[in-house]
Amino acid sequence: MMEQKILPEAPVQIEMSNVDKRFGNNVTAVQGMSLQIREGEFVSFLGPSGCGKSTALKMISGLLSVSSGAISVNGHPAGQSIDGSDVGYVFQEATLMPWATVFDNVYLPLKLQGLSRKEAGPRVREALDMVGLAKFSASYPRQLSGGMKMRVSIARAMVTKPKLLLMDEPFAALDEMTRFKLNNDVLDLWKSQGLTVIFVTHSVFESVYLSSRVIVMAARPGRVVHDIPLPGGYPRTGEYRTTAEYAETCRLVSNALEGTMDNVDINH
Ligand SMILES: Nc1ncnc2c1ncn2[C@@H]1O[C@H](COP(=O)(O)OP(=O)(O)OP(=O)(O)O)[C@@H](O)[C@H]1O
Repeated sequence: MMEQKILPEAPVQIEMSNVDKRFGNNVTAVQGMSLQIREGEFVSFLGPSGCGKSTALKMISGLLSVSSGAISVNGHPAGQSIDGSDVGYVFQEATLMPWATVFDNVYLPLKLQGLSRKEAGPRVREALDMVGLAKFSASYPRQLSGGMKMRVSIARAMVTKPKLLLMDEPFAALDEMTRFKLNNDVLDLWKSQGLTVIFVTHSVFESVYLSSRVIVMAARPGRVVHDIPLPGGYPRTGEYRTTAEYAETCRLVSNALEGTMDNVDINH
């Protein structure tokens, strides 16, 4: 298998400059976040509940506006690309339409772009193929397992062929074996589609398995406290989970994360 390397000189795809997000209830969800992410990176946002991971991801996608500072994505201010199709977003829940087939759920973003079912057909089938669900096109969400629903959600995010895939704790609700399998599938997608991925997670183990770089965040106010490039090369398979390098990297990242919890009160 080919090794995937992220070249340090790859172009910057996402630039966050001194970004703050304040909500009306006097919560500073994100403070002073500055970050550059290059094409082809696999970056995890890791941190305790409430440290602003999801808020940061939503601002990068354009779902939320910044209170101050600036974010540029693929050369445009966040959320202002020409048709929005260059960013794919996967939520924690699969958020499928229960009354629609797998095909129609994946077709939705193309429908919103004005493509007919017939025109969209080959792209929907290609996206379902990518996640191994080609045979389930006519099924309904209620007929699928949790892992399969999440695959449909990933296919829906990939159907517009985005350059950037944003994933907000997508596998938190799944059992461990399913999560491991989907972790490998996401790595395969990342490599085969030449994606940049930002992956929000609570899990040190998941972030170290997947990422080329981990951004550790702390709460109150939400902010970046560590930016850790990871040593492990790719491809990573299940065996990587048993290596000394993986254990050592998990320890390093875990220590960085623990350092953010010093001031956490127990009311949280
Ligand atoms: N729409 C909102 N209105 C008001 N406060 C919000 C809103 N969204 C988030 N917050 C607050 O902003 C802070 C950061 O929230 P965010 O969801 O980004 O954290 P997180 O790190 O993703 O947490 P979790 O891991 O629990 O999802 C929290 O204190 C949260 O309560």
